[in-house]
Amino acid sequence: AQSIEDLTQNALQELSQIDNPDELEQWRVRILGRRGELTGILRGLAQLDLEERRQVGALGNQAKAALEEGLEKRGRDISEARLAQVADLERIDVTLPGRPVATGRLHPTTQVLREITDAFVAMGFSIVEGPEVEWDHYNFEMLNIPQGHPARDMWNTLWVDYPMLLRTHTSPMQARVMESVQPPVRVIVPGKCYRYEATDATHEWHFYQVEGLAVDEGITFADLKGTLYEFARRLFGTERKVRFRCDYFPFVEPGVDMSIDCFSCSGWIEIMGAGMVHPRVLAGVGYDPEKYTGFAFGLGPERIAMLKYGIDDIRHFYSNDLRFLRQF
Ligand SMILES: CNC(=O)COc1cccc(Nc2cc(Cl)ccn2)c1
Repeated sequence: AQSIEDLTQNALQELSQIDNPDELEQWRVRILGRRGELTGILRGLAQLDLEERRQVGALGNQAKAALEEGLEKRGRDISEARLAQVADLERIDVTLPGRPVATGRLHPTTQVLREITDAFVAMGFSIVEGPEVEWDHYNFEMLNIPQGHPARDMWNTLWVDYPMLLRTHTSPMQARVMESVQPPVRVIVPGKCYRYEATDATHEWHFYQVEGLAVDEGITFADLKGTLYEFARRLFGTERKVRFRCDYFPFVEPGVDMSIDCFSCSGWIEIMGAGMVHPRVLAGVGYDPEKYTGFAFGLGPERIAMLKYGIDDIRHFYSNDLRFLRQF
């Protein structure tokens, strides 16, 4: 009887020290298991006489019940403690704001290119694209810039392998269009261009250009002004005013540049160049300059974006800095 008492006290004492399910299971096997200490004592009952067996048997059952109850309670305490601990660690605060979903975005150049081309598509122009690697023939000669002409100095050219080059503007594609279709022509050519220039805040060696061309019978300078005025208002707001001033490009005559009134200051901001297609260019593509006239224009989308968004350095566009790109 004493040994049952001692065993029970010791076992309950040990139980109160156990704080994890594995030790608890080891305790259960050692005390209450088929070969456990208590089970061993109760098996020894057979040697006792009737009276003693009844006494010790009752004691044994009480001890077994107490130990099993202790085991049950300890098990509950351990799992509650563990749950409380986990709950603290893995608690989800449902009132927290959701995580923002990272969305992709179009490059600022692409956004402006789309705005520009949309404006002209709405006015009846079609979009065509052409090769970035070009021949001197289309990039210069077809545009009234013959070999050795000083006008070539307006473009620092990147030669792939003379007379093959990286186009310095998108005009060669305009020439390609004209030599392949008869008027009326109304096309917009967006695309990448290249110049052999030191890069600085306003010059990149690779950049985009958008050029337009309209050739038909009876096109006048008024059509040029009206079309570009409408374009400026679509892009920079209907309250915009425009100003045309004389400018020289070898492929047009007369040539102009167009400025808009500054929205935040009292000055004029040049946004593009244009002019009436030079008769030599028309003749060069097989059009009759006596029958057909046309206007053409060109602009730089990065420059437009810089004006529109107040960007101070063109090199931001292609330096792949997400701090810049994420703003668009
Ligand atoms: C960034 N570009 C500018 O400042 C000015 O670009 C311009 C100006 C005037 C005309 C053209 N293009 C053109 C094309 C042909 Cl095929 C015939 C005549 N002209 C581009």
